[in-house]
Amino acid sequence: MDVKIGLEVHVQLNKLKTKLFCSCSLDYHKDEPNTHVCPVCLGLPGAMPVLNEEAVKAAVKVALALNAEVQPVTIFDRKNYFYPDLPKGFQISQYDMPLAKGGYVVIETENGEKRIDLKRIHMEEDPGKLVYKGSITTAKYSLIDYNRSGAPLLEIVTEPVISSPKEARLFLNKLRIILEYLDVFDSELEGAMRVDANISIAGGGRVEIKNISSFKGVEKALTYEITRQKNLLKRGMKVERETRHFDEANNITVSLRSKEEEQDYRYFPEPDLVPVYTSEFIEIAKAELPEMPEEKRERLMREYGISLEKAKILVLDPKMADYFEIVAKEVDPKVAASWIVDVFRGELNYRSMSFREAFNVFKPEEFVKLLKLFLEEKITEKGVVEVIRKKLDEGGEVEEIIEKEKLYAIPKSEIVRLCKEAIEKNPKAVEDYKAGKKQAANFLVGYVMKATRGRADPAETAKIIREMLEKLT
Ligand SMILES: Nc1ncnc2c1ncn2[C@@H]1O[C@H](COP(=O)(O)OP(=O)(O)OP(=O)(O)O)[C@@H](O)[C@H]1O
Ligand SMILES: [Mg+2]
Ligand SMILES: [Mg+2]
Repeated sequence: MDVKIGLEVHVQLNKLKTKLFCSCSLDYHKDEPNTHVCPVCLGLPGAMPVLNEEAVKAAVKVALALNAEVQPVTIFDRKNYFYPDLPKGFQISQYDMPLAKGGYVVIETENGEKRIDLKRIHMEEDPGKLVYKGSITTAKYSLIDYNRSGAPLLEIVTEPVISSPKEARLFLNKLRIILEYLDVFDSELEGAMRVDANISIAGGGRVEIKNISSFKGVEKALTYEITRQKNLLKRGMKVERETRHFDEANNITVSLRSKEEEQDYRYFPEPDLVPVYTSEFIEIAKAELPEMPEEKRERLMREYGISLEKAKILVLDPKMADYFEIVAKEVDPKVAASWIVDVFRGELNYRSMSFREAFNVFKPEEFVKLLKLFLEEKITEKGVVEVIRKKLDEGGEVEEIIEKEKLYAIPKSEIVRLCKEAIEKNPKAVEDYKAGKKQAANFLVGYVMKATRGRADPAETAKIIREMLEKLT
């Protein structure tokens, strides 16, 4: 059955200093509720909004990075509705003259690349936050925190071209990466991205699941909806257009209200703000636009000769790519890429650490030192992994850890000597080998490993042993 999904993604431009229409600080996440408020963001009568131009600049950057057409003139409208998180009784948003139209994001699905088209991108103010003791459906009352009220939001609206919950998640992941590249957004802050997910099946009514705060949540809510709607259709019932809520704890969606129609909002232009002419903002934003993931991917491959596969992973996180570039300037880039992508990334992940933190806990300069020791064969592959783990868990300097944990590789001459010793002391194993029992060589490798307490490179040792044995036969 034909599944259509369209997302409305609310992105908080949370790296800005102040709110969208007043000078209250956006740095409220660690503070008490209702401490970052003023007459403007509390919607007191007579208070006048003043547009934060930094927010426009950031919004234009996002629009450009998403390949959208920034409109020459954009205006703010009042979207009227009553809800306790909105003390003015209207939200300053945009309606028929949004900041940007069109645009797209390319995602990578199992069946290759897919382009997710965007409808529009507009600016609006965030409402306050309702806090429920327990859950939205069972709480006896709700609390309101207006610290968030008036925070600059972007609403990025896709066309209904997403065809599965998984695709929705891939889209959101890609969008998050792009936003982080632009440095206007920190995805780790509470409420950074909230999604309304719209879904219809086989031409049925559009169901909108409001305000989902995690990507996993979006995927789960949509999966649940597909099952629910298909069951209705099977029973010959109609799917009504409505707004639903995703209950994270129980992984189900529940009906909130029948969907309001556009006319219910009585949109009209905000009389307290003037139209915004965007040409200057576009110029500034273009000059400040950083290298985006696809460009970076191409450049890393060109400049460092690394594979597409590695480059694709490196650009998933601009901090990881930065880390790589510092290391790759000092050691063989291919070696750097494979250690950073295949090992270091996994070890960080396992400890829920990001590359941003890696810059503090395991400086790229130290990583260079470690890889140089590896390339000089002073430490084995196993030793490198050991150093990474110790350093992430307990800290310390690379060389200190190697000394302390006795991770210095045994010199080749020493291994050769021990291999000879293994052969001399184990005539039985040698006989077995000569008689065709090739696995007897493993016993001799084991001898060397034991003698070096595991510090010899097993593959290298096995090679030497086999060569020696072949000469004897
Ligand atoms: N038949 C459909 N099935 C699934 N999604 C749809 C369908 N038609 C439209 N959509 C999606 O629904 C979303 C509509 O968002 P939009 O912001 O334009 O309007 P809205 O939801 O009515 O308004 P509001 O911002 O007040 O929630 C878009 O992402 C669009 O792609
Ligand atoms: Mg919308
Ligand atoms: Mg909507």
